[in-house]
Amino acid sequence: MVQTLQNFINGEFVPVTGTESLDIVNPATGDIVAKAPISSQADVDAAMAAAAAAFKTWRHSTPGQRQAVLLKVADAIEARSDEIVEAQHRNTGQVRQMIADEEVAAGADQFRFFAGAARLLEGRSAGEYMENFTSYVRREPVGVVAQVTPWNYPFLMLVWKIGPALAAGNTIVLKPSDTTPESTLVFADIAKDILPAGVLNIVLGNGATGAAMVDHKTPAMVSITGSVRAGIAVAGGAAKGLKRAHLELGGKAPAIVFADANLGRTAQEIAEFSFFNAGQDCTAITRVLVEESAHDDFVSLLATASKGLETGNADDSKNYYGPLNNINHFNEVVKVVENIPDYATVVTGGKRVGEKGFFFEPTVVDGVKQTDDIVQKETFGPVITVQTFKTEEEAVELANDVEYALASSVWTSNHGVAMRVSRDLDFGAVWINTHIMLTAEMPHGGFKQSGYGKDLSIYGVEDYTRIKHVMSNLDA
Ligand SMILES: NCCCC=O
Repeated sequence: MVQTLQNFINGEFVPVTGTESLDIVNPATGDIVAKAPISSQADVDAAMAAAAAAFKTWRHSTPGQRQAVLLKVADAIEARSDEIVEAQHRNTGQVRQMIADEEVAAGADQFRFFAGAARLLEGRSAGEYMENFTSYVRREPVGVVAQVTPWNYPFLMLVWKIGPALAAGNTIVLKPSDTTPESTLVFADIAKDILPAGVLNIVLGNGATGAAMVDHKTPAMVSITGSVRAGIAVAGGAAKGLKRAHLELGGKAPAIVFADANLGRTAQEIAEFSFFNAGQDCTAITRVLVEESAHDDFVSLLATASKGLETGNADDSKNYYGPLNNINHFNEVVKVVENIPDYATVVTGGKRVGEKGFFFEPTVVDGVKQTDDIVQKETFGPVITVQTFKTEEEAVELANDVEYALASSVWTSNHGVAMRVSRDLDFGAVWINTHIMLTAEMPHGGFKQSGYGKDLSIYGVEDYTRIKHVMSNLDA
């Protein structure tokens, strides 16, 4: 008998009133592990009302009070790490150690960052910019924020959404992805004992639920991490109500490899940074651009390194990465590989691993052209392409010639080349001789079709604030 999941509204777990529900499937086994009902409009209304009521008080909490609350949340996340890991593993099949290190431990650290950031918001100095009138700036919370999180890192993305919004004094209605809600509900249980009722509300549901949240009159801001398609829908809905939108969307990250890079180390690291979390990462390397003279050696090293990354074992501790998140997504990734053009070659991988679960081999495709779908469109799976370039200018041109602009890297031993290329790459993040690394203090977010707004860092917290000018007449 599988458990039916509940919403978390106004500090309590409550049954969903909607009549339809979704099966939550463990993609490592294909087993149904829970039922997630789809929230009705009445459920969304109740969550919004709770968030609006809580905002009246939470907005006036001091930064120090919010810091204290967020620090308690961080401690509780660490204390309940195993529970979060198990809940998430049931929904994603991800490697447990990866969830523990990269989402739970990192999430607790990021909560501590946001706790400190609550006390460090900045503005221009107060002063008499007009004689006899004192002006000052108030940095205020925006209000109720509607948030939607994705399935690739359900817990970490929740931290990136909730942490800055709470630090700035907002209240929240959040919908987790319809395939991965369980670690979010463990977080709700943590919040139940720490946050005032109504400050955080969780509604279960699908895309229609997300649309009902965006269209609702209550939120002043909507924030999503997800696909470009979902982001465009959210931005459109937000525009109708003139709500602020914060969008962290897809990616198609290039790694530019110059012949003077340490090819062995670079191939190993590029394989690891491409196939981490089965490539289900908006910053994962998806396109390797290698200097022509190093092509043959590099592709051979990359193929060897990729083959060495395990997946598909029933014991997840033996895997470098887990399964693709769901059957539809698995079928899409299979199709991407089936549809590669005749002139391209699958150097390694290209097939399902095992018959149970949605595991897919680390796959390297060589000889593609810039206009091919596999180069231009997001795959979000363990599939990367290789192209060559002759000059620094050509490398940058190929790298920038996609609709996405989230993450990129350059690999070289020449400092000047690294600095020039990082200046010219049109992406929200550029790594030099590394990739995928993030830190709470630094911003994460893209340009172009990858969206706008920053996660993490003080910039992320500021995105959840509004600026008010107050002017006072000194003679009155
Ligand atoms: N490596 C974290 C990237 C967040 C979005 O997928």
